[in-house]
Amino acid sequence: MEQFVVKGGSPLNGSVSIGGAKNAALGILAAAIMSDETVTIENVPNVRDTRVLLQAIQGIGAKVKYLDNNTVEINGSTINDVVVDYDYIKKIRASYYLLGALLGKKHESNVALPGGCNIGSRPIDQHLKGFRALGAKDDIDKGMVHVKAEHLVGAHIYFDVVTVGATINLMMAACMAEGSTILENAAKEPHVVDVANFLNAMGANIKGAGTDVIRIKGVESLHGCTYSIIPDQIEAGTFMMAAATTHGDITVCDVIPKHLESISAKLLEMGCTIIEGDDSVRVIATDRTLKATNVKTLPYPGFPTDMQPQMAIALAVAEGNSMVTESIFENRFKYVDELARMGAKIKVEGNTAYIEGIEKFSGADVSAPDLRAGAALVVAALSADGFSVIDDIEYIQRGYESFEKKLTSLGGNIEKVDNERDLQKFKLKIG
Ligand SMILES: CC(=O)N[C@H]1[C@@H](OP(=O)(O)OP(=O)(O)OC[C@H]2O[C@@H](n3ccc(=O)[nH]c3=O)[C@H](O)[C@@H]2O)O[C@H](CO)[C@@H](O)[C@@H]1O
Ligand SMILES: C=C(OP(=O)(O)O)C(=O)O
Repeated sequence: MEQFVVKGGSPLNGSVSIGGAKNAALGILAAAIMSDETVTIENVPNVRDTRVLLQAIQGIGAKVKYLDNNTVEINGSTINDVVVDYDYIKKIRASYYLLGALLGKKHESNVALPGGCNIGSRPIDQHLKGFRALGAKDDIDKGMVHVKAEHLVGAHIYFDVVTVGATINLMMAACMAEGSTILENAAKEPHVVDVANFLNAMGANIKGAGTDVIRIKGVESLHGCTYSIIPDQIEAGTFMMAAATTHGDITVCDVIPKHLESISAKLLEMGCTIIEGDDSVRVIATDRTLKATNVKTLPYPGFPTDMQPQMAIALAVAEGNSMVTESIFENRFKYVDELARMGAKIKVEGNTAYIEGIEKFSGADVSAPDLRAGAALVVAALSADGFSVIDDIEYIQRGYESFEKKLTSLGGNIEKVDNERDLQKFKLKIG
């Protein structure tokens, strides 16, 4: 079982290059199977979730070729199956994108119910409501979701909640439906826009992505293209919070600063200096006391729920009392008990965490309860006095490529180990 062992206490300094966005990649890799021509996708993060999705895509007959430099080639012309019942696919959220992609391409899809991080109840009613509006029938049996349509016809769909997954799924299915579809109350996240841009690059006709009304005109077929995925807003935000929490100075490079504005704004309120470049953001938190503030997670352009644990960790070592309100997922505070082992003073009531800032974390053995909370605990450990061991790091590997290598390059003392001897060796080496 792999673990991270960390010796904390030193500021993280330097530059780090941010990879492609996991949550855009998952939509784009699934959408790529809709073309019968070869699609080349660049800047694909090499993380567990993308690898699992690509294996599932191969499992239904598509050709997948891994090229150098995070580039993947997909050809969906050989798909010969609409049943995706692959063990690992159940564990990832984005398996649901194969519902929309296969429904669009083959008018039928049978996919294991999606998993993903256990951060609250994660229904797919809005996805199914949308597919039904396009003329599909659905049923759920023995953990499999089955959708099928004789004929897909455009429709006017109003989402009851702002949902990233359903917005992307419906864009995919609707671009192969006859006539026009309007998606109202659509999600506006950068990865929604990226998937729309990708589909358009394959010949789809989607307008309005990035606003809450998306208009799609169905096309007969999608062609091949070469497309580069946008930088990962959440990976970048995690390193920005690492600069703040460790009182360091980090420049996140190869990013779109606009996507990071809600995060930069909170760091400014906390007393950090932010310097924006064309494709970089520098966060300076050296030699200063962080200030408390309040934050509430909201759909884009609000503060992202996927940054909530990293934000809370920075606030846990800020001076004064802060409040963090989670308004998207009801079970995203599981890291609070783990953080208490490191000395944090946080009380959760309903969907709000009340944080009383402490001066410094102390190292402890903790377990990652999910992807982002796991990454946040690593950041806490890097700022803590002494050694920490982080268990269950497979969650973190779902979404961060070379996490420990990037942190090491910024001066962090962190190593991935898989046995007690290596763990002790690291402790002896670092001292
Ligand atoms: C693979 C991926 O991209 N995952 C992201 C995606 O998850 P995911 O697509 O699952 O999240 P959604 O945006 O769909 O969920 C937002 C809210 O809508 C609710 N809801 C959603 C669908 C539905 O059919 N019915 C319903 O009630 C959810 O319970 C949640 O409260 O967006 C989340 C919100 O930005 C992020 O935290 C996840 O990292
Ligand atoms: C919650 C996340 O992912 P998923 O929706 O795939 O569980 C995330 O990326 O933070």
